[in-house]
Amino acid sequence: MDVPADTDSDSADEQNDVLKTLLEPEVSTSDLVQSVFSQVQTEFTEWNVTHCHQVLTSFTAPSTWRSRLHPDLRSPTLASITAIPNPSLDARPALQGVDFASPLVSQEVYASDGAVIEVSSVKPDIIYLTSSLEPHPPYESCSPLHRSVFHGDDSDNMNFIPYADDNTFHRDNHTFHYDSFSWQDTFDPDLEVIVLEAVYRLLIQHALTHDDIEGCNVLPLKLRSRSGIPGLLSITRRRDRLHWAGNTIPTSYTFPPPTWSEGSDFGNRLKTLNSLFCPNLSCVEPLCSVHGVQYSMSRNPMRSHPPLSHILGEITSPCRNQCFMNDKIKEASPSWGEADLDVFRVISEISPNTTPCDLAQLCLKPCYEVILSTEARTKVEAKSGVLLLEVAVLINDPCHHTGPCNSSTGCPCFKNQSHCQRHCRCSPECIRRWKGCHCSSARSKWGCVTEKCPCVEARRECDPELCMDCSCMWVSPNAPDDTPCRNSQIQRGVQKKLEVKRSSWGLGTFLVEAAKAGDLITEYVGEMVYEPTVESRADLATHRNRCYVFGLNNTLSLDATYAGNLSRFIDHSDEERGTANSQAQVQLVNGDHRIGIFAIRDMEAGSQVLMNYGSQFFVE
Ligand SMILES: C[S@@+](CC[C@H](N)C(=O)[O-])C[C@H]1O[C@@H](n2cnc3c(N)ncnc32)[C@H](O)[C@@H]1O
Repeated sequence: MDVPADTDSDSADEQNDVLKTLLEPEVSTSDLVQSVFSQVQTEFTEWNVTHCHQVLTSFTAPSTWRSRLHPDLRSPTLASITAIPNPSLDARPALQGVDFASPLVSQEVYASDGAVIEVSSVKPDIIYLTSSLEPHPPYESCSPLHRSVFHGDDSDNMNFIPYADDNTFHRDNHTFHYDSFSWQDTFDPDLEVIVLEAVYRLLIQHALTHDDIEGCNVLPLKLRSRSGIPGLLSITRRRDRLHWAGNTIPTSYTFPPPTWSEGSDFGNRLKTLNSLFCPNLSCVEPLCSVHGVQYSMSRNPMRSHPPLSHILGEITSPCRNQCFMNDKIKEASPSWGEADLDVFRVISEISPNTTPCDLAQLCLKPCYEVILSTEARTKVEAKSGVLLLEVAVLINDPCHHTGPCNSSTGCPCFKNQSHCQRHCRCSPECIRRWKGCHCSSARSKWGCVTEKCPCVEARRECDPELCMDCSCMWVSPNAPDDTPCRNSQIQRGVQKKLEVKRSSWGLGTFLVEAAKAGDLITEYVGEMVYEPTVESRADLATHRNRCYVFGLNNTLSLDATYAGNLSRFIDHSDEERGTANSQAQVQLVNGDHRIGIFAIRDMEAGSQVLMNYGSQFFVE
């Protein structure tokens, strides 16, 4: 009979398993992760050496590249043409001896195995070009921009040595601005492939969880995203996978989003999401490159928890969600889970002014429970004595604090002696806020033109949210005769058509259409960079004898060398050289400093735009 025999073998197997487990040393999760990672690393390195060798060899064999062509192109009629150099009567020495009177082009026809099966020659018609096509002088490439972008500082890594073949460039001095070469410590894309394969094997073959893998801190890359830095698993959803020999990840496999046992994932996800949107309230664009890290919410050190009494003072009537203001407040502590507490902590950290009534809605909890948690939190914080960091106030840094904008609250606008901005977080009634103007286009031809307009006087463009009488935002289609406010040209983007042509100093900017005195010709845009970057880039500017930097203040400049618009080609002129017909004006436009180039007299179409660079430009 089979049954007892099977039972015997089953129990024998079980015994063997138990024995095996007892004899095998227990492998810790860290050791397992380390060994799988090392194994994949070895496999990848072996594959990589062979693969690179194959690719390099393929460059040397004429038949190999042909086999990579589309099958339709692998016909025996494929030809290679060897052209005899175009002669020039100024006969460069290297070409002497070539019979330029009867040049020939030889044509070889290959079989699919690479053998030459036919050689013929053709006598081409030659058109001699004289000096009409002179090479354009070398220029640096420049990405087109329509708004200035915040760049901050260049990396401390040098991508390559500029002008390496030009002995007149002082490259030793230039390298002092950098710490290392890019290849020395930039990220390695192979590492992503290796870690990903290791993670897959650990998840599928060894049944580990994301927490197990991340928790032992062995892998050189993090799986989970942290406050704005994407983790490996989110990166892999955005890039193609490499097909390599050791890969076991099926093409159709998608890595599941990591599920983390700890409760703070909500905070991390919110911070990551937060960092995608510009916190400048006049902007709020996703992935904004204009305001950059200047306004990063996650590092705003001004945020603090206001006293509970202050928040409660703002509540005038009870909410409908078992409000703490009703007498029925239960004294028992709320029994909240870790996830509930996480949501509560994160929301009250991000928005410390939120009232318990609003928090209750966001946390999906009764209001009276929220106030008990708030009181508990306030007590803990009072004990730990949280310190506020002091930071240097950046240009236009919006204020964000509780209480009035004065010395008692350390308001940065008060310290700066500036008005509170549109995107400051103080109340709309704050007395420091700019109030706009009341100029009416009906009263004068252009409305806000002279310094009688407080906005013009303060070098601010009119603000469509404050200046209600001057049509500064747009001209209504229902009232097309409305004259748009003259002091809002930059924000409305009413620029002149321009072209770039040769000028006396390289290239220059020319008007395609006429401009009237006071018209905005264009906006000077570029990368906003800090002083160390201006200095490191200055060596290159000096060497090429072209500089595109516009100083904004002691710390920040606008550089149009690598990103800009046609305004970067505007040349300099002053009374001695000819007359400048335009001038640059820094204006505060809805909270941002922007540089408009305005016509200072009427200009005809075709005229070159010239402005005075100022007394320091050529001195430095
Ligand atoms: C902002 S760029 C102007 C565009 C520049 N012409 C070009 O080809 O890129 C400034 C540079 O132009 C040159 N430049 C402009 N106006 C000049 C002038 N009046 N005299 C001498 N050089 C001038 C200088 O080399 C200066 O560094």
